[in-house]
Amino acid sequence: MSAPIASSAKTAVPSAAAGAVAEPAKVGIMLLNLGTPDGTAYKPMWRYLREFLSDPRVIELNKAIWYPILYGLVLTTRPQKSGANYERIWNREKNESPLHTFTRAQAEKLAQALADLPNVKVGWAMRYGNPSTASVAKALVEAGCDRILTFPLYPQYSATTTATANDQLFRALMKMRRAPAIRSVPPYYDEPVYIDALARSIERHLATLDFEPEVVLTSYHGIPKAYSEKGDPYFEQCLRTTQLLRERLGWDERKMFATFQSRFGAQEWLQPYTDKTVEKLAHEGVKSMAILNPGFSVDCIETLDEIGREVREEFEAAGGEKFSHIPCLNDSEEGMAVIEAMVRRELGGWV
Ligand SMILES: C=CC1=C(C)c2cc3[nH]c(cc4nc(cc5[nH]c(cc1n2)c(C)c5CCC(=O)O)C(CCC(=O)O)=C4C)c(C)c3C=C
Ligand SMILES: [Fe+2]
Ligand SMILES: [Fe+2]
Repeated sequence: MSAPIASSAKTAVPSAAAGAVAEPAKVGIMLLNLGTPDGTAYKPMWRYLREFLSDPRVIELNKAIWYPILYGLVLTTRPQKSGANYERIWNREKNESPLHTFTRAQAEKLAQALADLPNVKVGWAMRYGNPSTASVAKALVEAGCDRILTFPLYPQYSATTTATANDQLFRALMKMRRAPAIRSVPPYYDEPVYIDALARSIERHLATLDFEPEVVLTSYHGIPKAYSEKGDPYFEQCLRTTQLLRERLGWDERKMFATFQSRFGAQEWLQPYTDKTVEKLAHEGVKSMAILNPGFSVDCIETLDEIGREVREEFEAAGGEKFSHIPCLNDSEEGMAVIEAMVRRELGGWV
């Protein structure tokens, strides 16, 4: 795997050996995404799911209760089932998941876009799996970065995603004698540049279809309802994104509304559920629909397979006829405009 760091400066950067930095100090940018398995076979799937589902930010149950379920039930069955799903969307050319491919592409394009800023280096890392957050933080520090701007790639804040990404970086810094200064890009669920990028990507996609969808759903990854009730602002931020997007497009609440997908476990998750809503709409006579996933910065198993295949099949089985999945912003021009705008704003005073 090539080093997940790109320099916006044209010159090679010597390492800061033994802390003696003769070069001007550098700023590192770390794009942080969720993570993904290294392969679709049982072992890499098991490793990935174990790391993910052992995170107390994700599963808040007491370990004495959760671990027997995790090791005895979840990790004995889910690796095969999820591995088969990943197999369907796997990037065979690069032998990696789409989330990996798109996150790297975002980092490479960001480095190019920041070519006017000397001494800025762009890295990309995963909360779970590879490239690990610790390895990329270390590489940036060794390349002379004494300041790091982290960018958790989640427009809407959740403790289960944004907070745990930053936790993982600070965990890595705990092992450094000379740790860099840290800033973190805040959630951007209501930023005009993001809403505008979503609107333009929808318009661009709809123009390619041979039908005008009666309904365009915004489907977000869910979280347990209890997390929301305890103060996680994710639900409200998702609803606000959808409201702003609807207003920007001039649509009403029947044409576009928010739903929540990817339930895990038995407890209640945020509602309305995407699958149940799609089925209900089809039963009510809706024949054509499109779904986008504004909460995912890149396409992944949850968007490509769960929405693009499972939910599509459910819609069709319930009587729907025309269905389209609108791609995530990914490394598109619109998507990169959002990332670049947020980064430039948050670098203020540092470059
Ligand atoms: C975009 C925001 C996300 C939130 C919020 C989130 C919460 C959350 N997720 C799980 C369990 C799983 N999620 C899985 C995949 C997955 N989740 C997100 C994003 C959010 N998760 C992404 C981008 C992905 C895809 C990764 C990829 O490689 O493509 C999975 C693994 C896949 C599977 O086995 O189904 C699990 C498990 C929980 C429990 C949770 C909140 C508590
Ligand atoms: Fe998830
Ligand atoms: Fe899923």
